[in-house]
Amino acid sequence: MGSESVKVVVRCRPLNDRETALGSKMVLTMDLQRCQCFIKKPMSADEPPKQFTFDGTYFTDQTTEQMYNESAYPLVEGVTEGYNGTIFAYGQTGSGKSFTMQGVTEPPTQRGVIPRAFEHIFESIQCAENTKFLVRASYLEIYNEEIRDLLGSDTKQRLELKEHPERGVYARDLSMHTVHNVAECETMMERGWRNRAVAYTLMNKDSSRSHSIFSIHLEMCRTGQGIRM
Ligand SMILES: Nc1ncnc2c1ncn2[C@@H]1O[C@H](COP(=O)(O)OP(=O)(O)OP(=O)(O)O)[C@@H](O)[C@H]1O
Repeated sequence: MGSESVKVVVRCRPLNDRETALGSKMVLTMDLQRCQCFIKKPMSADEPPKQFTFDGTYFTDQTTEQMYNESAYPLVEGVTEGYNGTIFAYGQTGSGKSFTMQGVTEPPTQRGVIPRAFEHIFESIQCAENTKFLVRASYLEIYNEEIRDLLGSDTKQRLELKEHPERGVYARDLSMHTVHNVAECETMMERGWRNRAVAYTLMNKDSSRSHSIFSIHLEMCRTGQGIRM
């Protein structure tokens, strides 16, 4: 990865059972070396495919593990060094955002970006010398333009969006939870996940129907030197 502050990678999922039953054809091919995607319009042999270039390309047989190691690892590593980082999954319903971010437990190569980030952060904490850490997690949902705290005591309560001159935009009264290990982080993620607004769509039977933001706040303090990041 180079030094640009925003990277865009694309992931293509396999056709699902519904699409296969409908006789849908894959219209996308990728050149993984060049990070290029080609979209071919069906039944128009003469028309050249449309071509798009990204910072990373992941086709149907590539795993979240590969994607994390190449594209997310450097960003999370930056967080352990004191920088801010965001991984934002964007795509239409059923395209695989939850599969990539939350992931599945089996096979282990498809564990999600969020649990991998937990592991990454706690491994860095274990390796660090003369440093104390405070790790806190928050999880909010934006649904119908309303913000709700997925880990709050009242998950139905609407939170207000505020702006602080130094901290920037934030959700007032969003609860922050201290976590000590990967298992506690996973419990938070699963607890919040269960509180999300979920509904069936024609494209995805487990559609989340909302945007959600899981944040990990990391504070570091050099013991003896008192430097805080
Ligand atoms: N790379 C992949 N390999 C195999 N299956 C996948 C992959 N990506 C997604 N899927 C499957 O496709 C279906 C839809 O994925 P997912 O629920 O992650 O979509 P989404 O983008 O989060 O949808 P929504 O916005 O509606 O919540 C799920 O059954 C998921 O297991």
